[in-house]
Amino acid sequence: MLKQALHQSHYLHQQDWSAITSRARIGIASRKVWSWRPVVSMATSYHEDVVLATRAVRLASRLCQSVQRGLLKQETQTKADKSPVTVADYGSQALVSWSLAREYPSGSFSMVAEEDSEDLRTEEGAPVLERITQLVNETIASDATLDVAPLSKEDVLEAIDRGNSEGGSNGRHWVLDPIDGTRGFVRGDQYAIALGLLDNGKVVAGVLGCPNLPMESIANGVPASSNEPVGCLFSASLGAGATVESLDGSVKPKPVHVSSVEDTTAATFCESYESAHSMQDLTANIAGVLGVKAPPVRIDSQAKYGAMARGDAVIYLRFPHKGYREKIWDHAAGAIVITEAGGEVFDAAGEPLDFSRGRWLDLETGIIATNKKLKPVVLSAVQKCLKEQKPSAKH
Ligand SMILES: Nc1ncnc2c1ncn2[C@@H]1O[C@H](COP(=O)(O)OS(=O)(=O)O)[C@@H](OP(=O)(O)O)[C@H]1O
Ligand SMILES: [Mg+2]
Ligand SMILES: [Mg+2]
Ligand SMILES: [Mg+2]
Repeated sequence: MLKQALHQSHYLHQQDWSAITSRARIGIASRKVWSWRPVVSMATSYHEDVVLATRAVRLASRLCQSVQRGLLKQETQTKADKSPVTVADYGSQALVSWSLAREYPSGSFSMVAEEDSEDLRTEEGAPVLERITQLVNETIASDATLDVAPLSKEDVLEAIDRGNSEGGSNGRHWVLDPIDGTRGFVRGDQYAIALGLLDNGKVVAGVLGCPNLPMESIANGVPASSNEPVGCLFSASLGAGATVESLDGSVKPKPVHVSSVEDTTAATFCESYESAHSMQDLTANIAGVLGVKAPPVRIDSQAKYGAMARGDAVIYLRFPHKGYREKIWDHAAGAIVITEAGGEVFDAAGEPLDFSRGRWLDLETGIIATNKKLKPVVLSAVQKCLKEQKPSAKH
């Protein structure tokens, strides 16, 4: 029952983040403090933060991959019990949080993350917490570079709740979506572990782990087979560009750039796989106005931003149904990967996304990404179609 409830909470229920007041503190001693800087300056390098983020995302990716494999096997053997998804969301958040926080002096670490431990602290949550703790410890033990004592259940709960920061325009805050694209994860499709870093309200670094995204282009759909590995890790930091490498480390980082296509009739666009997440009739209209001929590339999660950053698609269109509020963890890492790859991410007013307002993004209808050359023409098509749009039936 709890598993079902926890599972449903991922789909149906937005947490009231303002109600979260606990300030969990980590008891793990800091080993080394990397680049602890209070303000953004042009000279600031976030390379060391990217190194930490990459390590954390790789660790969490391993847990997610293992749970997804089990989930798929289980689905073919029994009826779909989707509880492992919840286990993976929590486990991923615990691992990223634990991995990052041990590098900071106690009390100085701040993270805005999607999940919290409320349900796990109930009596019904006990077996789920047990399983998460087991998965977290198995993942840590499988990493030869980590020689640490196993985490207790309380350590895991604290690690999860370290994501309770409100973020904002002051100081440094990590921003985490432990599994972005939960529905894709359940289906066995695309998902991402998305980790960004805010410094005084600006996204300054981001890492996207995309375990099911092939290193080969998906411009023509996900290739059925490929000589290149499956599993990408995109990273970016302010002024340093964006790179892709394989998640398993077999392909070293190489720079990525957004597509340089300037003719919209030759452009492709990507959008959410789930029609509930974006008005696909509106995006079809926009594509029509632009003369885009190719069908949309529909994939789950911020894997879209990664794919776009390396030119697999030229335009990303996202128009949630009326009333939906975007959260910062759904875009922070992806946005910097795109901007550092030479693209732009903006709302329907043409403004860049503002990550300094707390856990939510306040924006003018929709999120659009494309290259700098195409921005004006795409924006004008978006504004034209929004003006002509009939009121949305879905709320
Ligand atoms: N109604 C609605 N409208 C818009 N967006 C929504 C909506 N509901 C959820 N979400 C958020 O979408 C996140 C998944 O990203 P995508 O929409 O890019 O993926 S998908 O292709 O639709 O699967 C997804 O992230 P995760 O919860 O981390 O999976 C949600 O934050
Ligand atoms: Mg979710
Ligand atoms: Mg998400
Ligand atoms: Mg998520």
